[in-house]
Amino acid sequence: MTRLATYLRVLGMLADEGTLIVSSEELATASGVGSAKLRKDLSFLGPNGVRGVGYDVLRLQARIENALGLDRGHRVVLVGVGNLGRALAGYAGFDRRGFTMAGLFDADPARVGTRVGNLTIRHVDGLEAAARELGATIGVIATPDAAAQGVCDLLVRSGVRSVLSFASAPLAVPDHVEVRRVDLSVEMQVLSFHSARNDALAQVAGGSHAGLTDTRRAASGLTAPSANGHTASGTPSPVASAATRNGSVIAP
Ligand SMILES: NC(=O)c1ccc[n+]([C@@H]2O[C@H](COP(=O)([O-])OP(=O)(O)OC[C@H]3O[C@@H](n4cnc5c(N)ncnc54)[C@H](O)[C@@H]3O)[C@@H](O)[C@H]2O)c1
Repeated sequence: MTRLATYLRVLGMLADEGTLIVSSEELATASGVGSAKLRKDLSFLGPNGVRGVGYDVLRLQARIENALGLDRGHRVVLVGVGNLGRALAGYAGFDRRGFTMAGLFDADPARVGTRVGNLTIRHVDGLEAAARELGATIGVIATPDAAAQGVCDLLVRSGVRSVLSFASAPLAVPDHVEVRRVDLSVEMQVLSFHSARNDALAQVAGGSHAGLTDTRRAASGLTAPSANGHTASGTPSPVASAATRNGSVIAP
């Protein structure tokens, strides 16, 4: 699913540029995966491309949106409109990808009644009723840890079945509710690990610059990784993992 979301992002950029047809190699390279894996992923969506021609950008975009349930559109309520919440609430990109920011909630009387974009922040006391009324399908939690479980309970009681939390505290939810936690520090730790590993590999390779060049090329998405993750010389390739290149930001 994460890879499908990545393909969708790339297809969106291609569509914006007016590209009508894309080859599996081009799409795979721009998405940071091997073309065989991309073709296999897309084969699960049914027949898509035309051999020797490529994929119709708009049609594939619609197929993936349908598979990810994005064609139905989602209404999002966000709770905790502080530093992070305000940035998320003001981001126009969600709308373009089918997520409408429908309601903002906070507990701080100084914030309640103020506006972010075209939405007025409401008091969290009204969250349960308002989320139901707004037809919210996704709840985003950007409160301090201590408040996260209480906010999550309110969202669940309002009928929200998908919760995205930026708080680091684990959340208890009923089985029918899906929770994803985002932790950017985990991503930075993964980057740190790969950076240390690539330095070590460069040293093993005798301090040659080849490894660094490969790393930069891989990071820029210009080269798909080899099938076995090794360089032509047989040493492990100093490229980031697929999860890193694909921009996973989900905490375990
Ligand atoms: N996961 C990440 O990568 C990441 C990155 C940055 C911040 N965070 C986390 O995101 C959260 C928000 O960070 P921030 O810097 O925006 O904090 P902040 O203090 O600026 O904002 C928190 C907001 O939550 C509100 N709030 C507190 N209790 C509430 C409640 N019960 N109901 C509704 N609103 C309530 C506060 O009034 C405030 O407006 C924190 O938990 C922080 O640790 C996570």
